[in-house]
Amino acid sequence: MLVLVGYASEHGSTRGIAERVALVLAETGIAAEARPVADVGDAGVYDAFVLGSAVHANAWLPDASRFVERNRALLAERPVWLFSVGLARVVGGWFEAHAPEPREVSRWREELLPRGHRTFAGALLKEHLPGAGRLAYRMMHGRYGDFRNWPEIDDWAQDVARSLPAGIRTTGTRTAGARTAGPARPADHGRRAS
Ligand SMILES: Cc1cc2nc3c(=O)[nH]c(=O)nc-3n(C[C@H](O)[C@H](O)[C@H](O)COP(=O)(O)O)c2cc1C
Repeated sequence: MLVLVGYASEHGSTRGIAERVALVLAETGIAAEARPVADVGDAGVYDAFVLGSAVHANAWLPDASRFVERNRALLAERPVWLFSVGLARVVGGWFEAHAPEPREVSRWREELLPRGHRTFAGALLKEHLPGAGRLAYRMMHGRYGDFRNWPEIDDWAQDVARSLPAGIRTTGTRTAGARTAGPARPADHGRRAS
């Protein structure tokens, strides 16, 4: 029994969250594997899915959207959780109010009936944005830094672990520990909010 924590990440912050979720699942005795969705061949080998993506222009990255669309029939039959990683919560104001959820997530909520969807605050460095993007971000009073909230991520992962059907749990951590490479606790990934 195996859980995929699949992700699409352009600059690494979503990858860090996925690895942390997989680590928390492993700590509770669940075999979990954090992998870029673009590297997943046969999704049918997984019994449950935690899928996440960085948000760009209020949408999931194409790799992640493609994975969901390609495996839609399978995902509709198995337990699925979704997470999005963006900065709307950090920017706040108009931006947060008008971009509450990536577009496709709203659709998948109805089609796949995921057990949950959580938006986590991510990370952004100035060099990640093109010139025009920096200007727009400054006008929104956006801040640069790493805003990932590890206790919130851990709590959510523990909720997922508790909600997984009993058959997906392994006994002990034998398989899970070997499969999962994730950030150790406490993980702050070295960058500070600015
Ligand atoms: C070009 C670009 C566009 C972005 N657009 C959005 C957006 O529409 N909404 C949002 O909440 N965050 C947006 N962000 C912030 C990213 O989602 C955030 O930095 C995230 O942590 C990036 O994940 P990654 O490090 O895994 O690539 C954008 C970032 C970039 C670089």
